[in-house]
Amino acid sequence: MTGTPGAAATRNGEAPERSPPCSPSYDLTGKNKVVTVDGMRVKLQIWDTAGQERFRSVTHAYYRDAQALLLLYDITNKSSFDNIRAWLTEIHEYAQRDVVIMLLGNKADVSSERMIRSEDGEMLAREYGVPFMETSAKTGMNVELAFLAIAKELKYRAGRQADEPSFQIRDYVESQKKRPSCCSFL
Ligand SMILES: Nc1nc2c(ncn2[C@@H]2O[C@H](COP(=O)(O)OP(=O)(O)OP(=O)(O)O)[C@@H](O)[C@H]2O)c(=O)[nH]1
Repeated sequence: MTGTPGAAATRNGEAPERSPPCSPSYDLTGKNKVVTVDGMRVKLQIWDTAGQERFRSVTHAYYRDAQALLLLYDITNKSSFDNIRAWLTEIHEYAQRDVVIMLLGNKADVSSERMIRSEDGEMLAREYGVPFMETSAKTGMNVELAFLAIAKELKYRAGRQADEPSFQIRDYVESQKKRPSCCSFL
């Protein structure tokens, strides 16, 4: 999941499977997921694209029809962060024009090996106008929130009522996200 987008779309899917014992406790990109938003079940079908080493061979068809893209980098790996701009350019060119994009800085639990400051993730996200948070697939920090925010946005778009207050995904994420409790050396 280094510098790669995971694509989420509302499609019929099955409940998420359990992770094998040695993998991180929370799956950020893989399988299907059902999220309950205001009493309504939103089904997300999720794909994990190839990693950065296969960057150039990733087919655009992979995310062309996606309704949402989770762009992940690894906070302990600078090149994964540096790849994000290239992905955003690709997405701008090939993805749906109204695709929901979220930037995630994963491995927030390994603060001792941090190479990318939270502020750098925030700045990049601001530059592209996308919501941002740091996550940990190991501890689960902000993982459910990432899916919930995407599901809320997709539900809002699908069934917007005239009298319904507008949903702002960036504001929602900012108000709900948890920050890593320990400061890094950077
Ligand atoms: N500590 C920690 N380790 C993690 C976290 N997320 C993933 N890992 C570990 O990082 C390694 C790589 O995880 P993957 O999910 O295979 O990464 P990937 O980039 O998707 O791999 P490719 O699909 O080949 O690109 C594995 O050993 C995971 O257990 C996290 O949030 N915290």
